[in-house]
Amino acid sequence: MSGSKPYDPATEGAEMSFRERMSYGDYLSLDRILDAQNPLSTAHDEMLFIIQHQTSELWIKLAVHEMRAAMKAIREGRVQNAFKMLTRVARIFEQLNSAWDVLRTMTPSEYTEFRDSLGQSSGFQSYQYRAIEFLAGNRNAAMLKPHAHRPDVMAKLEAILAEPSLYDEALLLLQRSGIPIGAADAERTDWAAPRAESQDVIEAWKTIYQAPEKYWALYELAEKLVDFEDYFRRWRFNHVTTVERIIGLKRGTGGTSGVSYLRKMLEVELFPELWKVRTEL
Ligand code: HEM
Ligand SMILES: N[C@@H](CC(=O)c1ccccc1NC=O)C(=O)O
Repeated sequence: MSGSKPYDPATEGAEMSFRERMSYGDYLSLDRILDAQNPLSTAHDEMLFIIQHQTSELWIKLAVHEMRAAMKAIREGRVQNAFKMLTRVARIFEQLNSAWDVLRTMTPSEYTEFRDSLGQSSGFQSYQYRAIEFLAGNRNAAMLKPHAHRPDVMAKLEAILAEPSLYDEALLLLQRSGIPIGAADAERTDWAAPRAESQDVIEAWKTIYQAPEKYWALYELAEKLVDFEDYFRRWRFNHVTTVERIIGLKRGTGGTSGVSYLRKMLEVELFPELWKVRTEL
């Protein structure tokens, strides 16, 4: 091809005129998305930092969408549909986990160049991250406080807390399927309060894990939940390791102790009885 005229895809019909047609950029609102990177310093790596967070927030938006749909599907008895969505949520977290490799290329010296520009802002104030935690079942109303200045965000997070979580939906399905989960969970109405770990629920999962062929769909649901939490834990671990690598034991811009706060969060369990039951099998 060297020396020949460059190929013109219009000759095979590629549309080239978008004055009166919806284009790729129109459909995807690309001008708005690509105009939303506003570094506050002249540091080269601030663009990486901004794009890393923005892309994470976009993936988290999809995860929230899929989790809500999965919860609805479980509620409506379409558990196979829920599997598909929960698999997708786990894959999204796999994607977010790989993304840390890009951020890890930033050294402490490079981050220090623009860290002061971040003020008191922090991922601690990510309302979509909180939505994921609340939806999954980690109900801690203290995490609402940084959003008090945003009534719209507060209303969305409070609405999530007012409804059963993904784990609650799974437990209610067990109960409906004839596997008792105990009165505390079966008769629960205050969805915003953290639920207490329960031996009855461990027994319920044990029934399922001891006879997978009999309870195949519930067995598959249990494993989808464990998968989700497995990937979620890996995200937390990647975060704390990247943070230590970049800022050591410095206090966080959000005001927490930083790495030691994040280490404490590694202990939070979303679906505690699903982990406990393994010891008893
Ligand atoms: C240079 C990279 C990063 C550093 C140094 C860092 C540091 C921190 C620190 C110190 C905290 C504790 C809260 C505080 O006091 O600020 C935190 C929380 C958090 N960060 Fe990051 N972070 C980084 C990247 C990211 C990325 C890429 C995300 C993805 C969206 C993220 C999301 C979060 C979330 C959701 C929390 C709250 C965690 C919780 O409360 O359990 N961070 N981060
Ligand atoms: N908490 C971080 C700052 C930080 O990472 C951050 C700041 C603004 C927007 C997103 C952030 N990412 C995660 O916490 C720090 O203490 O350096």
